[in-house]
Amino acid sequence: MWRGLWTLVARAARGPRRSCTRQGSGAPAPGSGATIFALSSGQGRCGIAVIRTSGPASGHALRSLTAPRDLPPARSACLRLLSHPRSGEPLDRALVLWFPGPQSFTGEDCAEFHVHGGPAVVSGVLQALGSVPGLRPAEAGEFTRRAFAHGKLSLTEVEGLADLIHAETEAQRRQALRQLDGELGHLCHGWAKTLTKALAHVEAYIDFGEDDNLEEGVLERADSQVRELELALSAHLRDARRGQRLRSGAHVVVAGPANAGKSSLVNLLSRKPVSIVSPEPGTTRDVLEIPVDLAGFPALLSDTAGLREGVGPVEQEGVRRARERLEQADLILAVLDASDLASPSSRNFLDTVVAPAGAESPNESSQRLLLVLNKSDLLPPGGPDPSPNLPPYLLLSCLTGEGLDDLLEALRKELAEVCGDPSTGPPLLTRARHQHHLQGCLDALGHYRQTKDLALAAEALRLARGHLGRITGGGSTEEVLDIIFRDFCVGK
Ligand SMILES: Nc1nc2c(ncn2[C@@H]2O[C@H](COP(=O)(O)OP(=O)(O)OP(=O)(O)O)[C@@H](O)[C@H]2O)c(=O)[nH]1
Ligand SMILES: [K+]
Ligand SMILES: [Mg+2]
Repeated sequence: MWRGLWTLVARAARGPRRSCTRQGSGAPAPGSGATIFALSSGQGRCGIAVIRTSGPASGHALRSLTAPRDLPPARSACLRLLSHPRSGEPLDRALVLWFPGPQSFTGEDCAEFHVHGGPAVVSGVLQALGSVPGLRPAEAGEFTRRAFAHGKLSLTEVEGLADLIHAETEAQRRQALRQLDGELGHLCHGWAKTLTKALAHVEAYIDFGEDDNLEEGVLERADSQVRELELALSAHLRDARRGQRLRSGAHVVVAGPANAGKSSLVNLLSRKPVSIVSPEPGTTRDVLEIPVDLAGFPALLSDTAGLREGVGPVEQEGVRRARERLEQADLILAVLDASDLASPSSRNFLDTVVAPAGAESPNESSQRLLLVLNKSDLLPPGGPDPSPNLPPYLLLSCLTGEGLDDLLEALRKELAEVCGDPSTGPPLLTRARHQHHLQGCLDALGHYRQTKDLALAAEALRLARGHLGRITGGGSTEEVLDIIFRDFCVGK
């Protein structure tokens, strides 16, 4: 409703029928004078709710609700009675904070009201703020957008903030915090600085090339700087898929012969009875997907039909889907019944799925696989039958839970490889946007190397630098900003 209302206001502000379609998110360019307000904590009954405002009328709003008191000292919490500016009706006894710009989250004058979290209090205070002249409800992401426009956050930091709000696993939180701290941005700034230096050398050569005063080897130095940068960018691009997996979850596919206990394992890992478990082989026929937190990493866990031949058409389709899903997996959890390793279905699975994955050298692109021998509770004390060509495995009993800790530890290691480890590795590229501009930069550097014309070479360097700048937000178009800020909720 607010969004719709504001679109009308924005359209009116732009003048009559400049466009019939909605332009961007409708959020006005900061500095347009409006003061915005919104509930910034979650919806619903809670102990304390935080309502905030940003814009030039924030001080006036704070005074209107706390009259006859003056503004509290900057950045310290004060207890105040809030009342409606028109009717004078008391609304709540609340902590209020005053953040005069530019030392505030958005860079503008901001006020915060920490009120009791009952729905009637919250709606009463919001209504009171709406009655103050110059105030209007905020659009989704508008606070953050103003912070970006006032140079308080770079675009990668904005993305980090969005990811932090949405982070569901530990690894996601760590990654988001690092990005919010500006690590990726600093890296890009460093690279852009290198390019500026190289560009200065090329331009100096263009201007003074014939001049004897120019020191020797200026162009060679620019070339080697570019070469080094190309290597660094390529290394980061090779890593690019990892950051995106960390944001959206790695694809972990549970596969194996019928009745090995695949669904039992999916239920155990997701701590929910999502899949039907039964002694009847062929119970699972479709691919079942569930998002889970696996050892601190986000994963999309897929249960699949048992791989076997000679079954009816429905199960056959299930087996086809299972194989298709296996091909897309970032990590395969291969499950076998430990007490049934010699059966034809087990042997076949080992030969056709497990062996090929193990045979490939473990490089970036090869599929990773963990072999789990389930139903260890059925084994005699000596363990599984010594089998000549059994690859490394983990023993597990879904029934007793024995071996689960070891499996989780192995999963953590594998997923840190698949997603990148946000506690140690280099800053990750978490969005396709980052990858796109890094590739654009690399392509431009390729042109630099190929051209013999110095003017074109300088232009290629400028283009490359432009791509790096756009990662952190320089010269971003409205459309790009709209897509990024759409991730936020109202009040952020
Ligand atoms: N003893 C023992 N039985 C298990 C264990 N894990 C699963 N089972 C049993 O094995 C049978 C098959 O389990 P499911 O989880 O349905 O196996 P599945 O691989 O999903 O089977 P399909 O979907 O039919 O391919 C069930 O009766 C489970 O209770 C285990 O660790 N120990
Ligand atoms: K079954
Ligand atoms: Mg099953």
